[in-house]
Amino acid sequence: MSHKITALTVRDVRFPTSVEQHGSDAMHTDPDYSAAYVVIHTACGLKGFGFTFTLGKGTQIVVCAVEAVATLVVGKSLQEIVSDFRGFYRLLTSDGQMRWLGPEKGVIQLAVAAVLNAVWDLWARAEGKPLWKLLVDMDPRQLASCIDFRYITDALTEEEAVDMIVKAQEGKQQREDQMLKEGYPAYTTSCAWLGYPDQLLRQLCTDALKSGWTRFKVKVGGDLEDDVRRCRLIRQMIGPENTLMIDANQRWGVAEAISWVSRLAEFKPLWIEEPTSPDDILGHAAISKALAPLGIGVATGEQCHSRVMFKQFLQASALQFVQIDGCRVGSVNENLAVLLMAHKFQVPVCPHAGGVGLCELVQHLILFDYISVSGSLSNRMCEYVDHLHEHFTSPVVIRDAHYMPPKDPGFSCEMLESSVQRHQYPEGEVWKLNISK
Ligand SMILES: C[C@H](O)[C@@H](O)[C@@H](O)[C@H](O)C(=O)O
Ligand SMILES: [Mg+2]
Repeated sequence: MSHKITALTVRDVRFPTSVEQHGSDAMHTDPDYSAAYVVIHTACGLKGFGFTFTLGKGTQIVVCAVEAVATLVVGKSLQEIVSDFRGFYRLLTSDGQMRWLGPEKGVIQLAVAAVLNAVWDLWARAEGKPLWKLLVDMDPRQLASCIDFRYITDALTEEEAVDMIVKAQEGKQQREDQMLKEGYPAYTTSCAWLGYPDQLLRQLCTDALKSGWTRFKVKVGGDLEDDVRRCRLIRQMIGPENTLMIDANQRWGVAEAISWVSRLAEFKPLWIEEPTSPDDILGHAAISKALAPLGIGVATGEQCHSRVMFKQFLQASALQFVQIDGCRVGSVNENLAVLLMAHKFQVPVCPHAGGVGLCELVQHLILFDYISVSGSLSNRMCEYVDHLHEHFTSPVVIRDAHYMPPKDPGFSCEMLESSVQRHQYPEGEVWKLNISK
């Protein structure tokens, strides 16, 4: 079946998470987790669902960008798209007029991510497989053919990519069986958002320990003395054996990052995440170098907007943990490039998740990474945040602090229609009641 695409719809869906400070950090003090939510309709009735993640205001701008990109999609068939996926990615990202808005960054790339996520969802549904399995079963050449290698061949060529995937075929079946049995290791960020009072932090940390969590991320960067107190509290609660990470969400300049994190070194964080501007590659390199003797790595990627940026971070040894995101770069196509480059540079990938639906999406990519690319779990874990899963038709399944591989066909992007309607901005019931927003 060719699955001709007859329409693409996009809606502005927002959840009022800021009310209780869920998701708050040093730079985003009042995030309303939101999505530009896309549905692709086909002539045969099959649908593809996708989205990109936003923080509330501004979602309407992404919706406009999706509408602009949609003109390049409607009328094509799924077959046509996936038989030349690299060409289709180029079509979306290289339109002679629209690329001026990016290129391959900002609002236009978020829109491309939403649309391509829906196309991948449609493809996986058409094949009757969860997305991770579609990728795992795909021929290495076909996988590589989805990637646009423009601007990255100085770090990774198509031939090298194919060779790497071919090499990783060994042991693939065992790794898939292992994932189906044990799942992929996760860490939690749910205990320590910046806006949470200490009492709540204590409560959530106690609950998380009881549920088997062993890796915890704490938001820092607001006030140094608060950070010292909060990190001490968490470290005391989790003990010396469990893992602690800290996340500053771009709060500091380079020198300030080094001195602030040095002050928190006594709590033995594994990494400092986004210490400075997400675009400052050499700044991250300087911070990495300064913190290495303290045993603290630098993690970044949730606002790293393209494979070209990731390439440079890797080339400059500017990060020790690659944090891919399911919605920031150009969907699976661009993330495949990032996973392969990270493998070549031997830097572990620890995906960013949380928000609304980011866990649902990125679990597919990290499962693929383990089974078909890296074959390693060393120093690796996927972020987990315990919010808003109830709005999805195939929510993530966490068992003993591990992501259990999704079984339903698709990319786990579909939201319950009732949730979309209630949270649509500004006409949904939730927002009508919340006029002050
Ligand atoms: C505004 C958001 O909640 C961010 O704070 C969040 O994505 C965070 O950076 C994370 O790593 O989970
Ligand atoms: Mg972060």
